[in-house]
Amino acid sequence: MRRLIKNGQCLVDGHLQVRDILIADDKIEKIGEHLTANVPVDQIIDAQGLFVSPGLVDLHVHLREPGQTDKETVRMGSLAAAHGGYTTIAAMPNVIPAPDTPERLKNMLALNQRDGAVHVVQYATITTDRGGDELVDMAGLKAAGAFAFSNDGNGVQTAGTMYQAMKQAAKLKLAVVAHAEDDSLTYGGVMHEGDVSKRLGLPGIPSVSETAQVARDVVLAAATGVHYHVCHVSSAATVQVIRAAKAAGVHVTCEVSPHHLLLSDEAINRDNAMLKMNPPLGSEQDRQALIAGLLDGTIDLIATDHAPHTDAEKAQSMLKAPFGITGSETAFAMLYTQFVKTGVFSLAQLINWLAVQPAKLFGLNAGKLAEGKPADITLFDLTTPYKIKATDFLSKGHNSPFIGEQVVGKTIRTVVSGQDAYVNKR
Ligand SMILES: NC(=O)N[C@@H](CC(=O)O)C(=O)O
Ligand SMILES: [Zn+2]
Ligand SMILES: [Zn+2]
Repeated sequence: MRRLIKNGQCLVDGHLQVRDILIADDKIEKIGEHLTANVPVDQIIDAQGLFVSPGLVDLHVHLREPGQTDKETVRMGSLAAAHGGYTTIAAMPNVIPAPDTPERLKNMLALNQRDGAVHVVQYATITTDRGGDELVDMAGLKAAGAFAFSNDGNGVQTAGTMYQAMKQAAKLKLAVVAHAEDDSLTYGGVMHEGDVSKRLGLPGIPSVSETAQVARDVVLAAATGVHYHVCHVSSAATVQVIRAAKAAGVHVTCEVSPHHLLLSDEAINRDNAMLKMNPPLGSEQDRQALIAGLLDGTIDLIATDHAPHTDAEKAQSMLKAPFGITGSETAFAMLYTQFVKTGVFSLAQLINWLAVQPAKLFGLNAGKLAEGKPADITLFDLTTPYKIKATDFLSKGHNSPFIGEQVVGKTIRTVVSGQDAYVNKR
């Protein structure tokens, strides 16, 4: 099967240029100008006026299956990813049961393979059931196909446990991907501790709960040589710790989520669970530090932390509702609209953080449009405005604070291994 994506705008050395892309089965066969004349094809896809991007890569999603399929499933979560322009996603292990044994991991890989609309790679846990201090069989999990190790949803509370995990992961050459949160510093908070939490009378989470654990971990990472990746960095002080660690040569990388770039706690003007997530939205100064961190290379990439919950759960007060918001279907358009249209980021930078870097830093064969590479390609409309609507979401979760936003950057088509994973019916 040969398909030709014609007359799209591709990033070439950081600038948009008209290119044709010829797909043969699951690979990109050729990229060039005016490819039609000499090649027979089965289908021509008119990409005139559209941005043709490498399929986006999301290192942080929650698919909730097995165990919480009322919130999300592999099928719907991966379709949501395709709708957002993602062609590869990495699924977090806070499911029930958690992938903490080779057998459980293999079951999840089979499910991801069967139901995934995009490529789905799978994190294994660091400790049994993501709690306590009993390390998983890391070698066995690697052999079974683990992408990396993470206890996301919770921090690893004991330094000694993290140290042993890092030593083994270093030997296995897999990353330790950390949800950094010291439980002794969170005080049952539901939002960032600061002026806004005080004004609203809601219990606050001090940002030191994140920073202190990252500071501990970069020391352990330096000692073990592991690839240590920090999830959803949210505070200025954490950015500073990572900046210093990188300068000292520690193998540390990190991600920021779209919502921490787009919103601060100042957006919380009432008890609103749509703005409750972990880590919480920081101060405006934190938000500015995250943007600066991306721009100076301290922050390596953007990952959504797509965390669907049921409508009923998120209709509750911030005191009761679970932490987390969805992100797969809004990330590109929100970031493009808020940061590229306004000149804060270039389109090439945004694609670097959403596709190129996540693939490169984790050794995924993705994130790049080139001859011989997998045909994982997304077509975006960068000009027609549209409104983000919950009824357009393919995710089972509707818990997004971006519903109602007017944006540009609509996904028109998402191609995974040469096949359509999502097509917008314009
Ligand atoms: N981010 C969140 O607020 N929630 C995530 C867990 C996590 O990413 O830590 C979830 O699984 O719901
Ligand atoms: Zn987390
Ligand atoms: Zn998460």
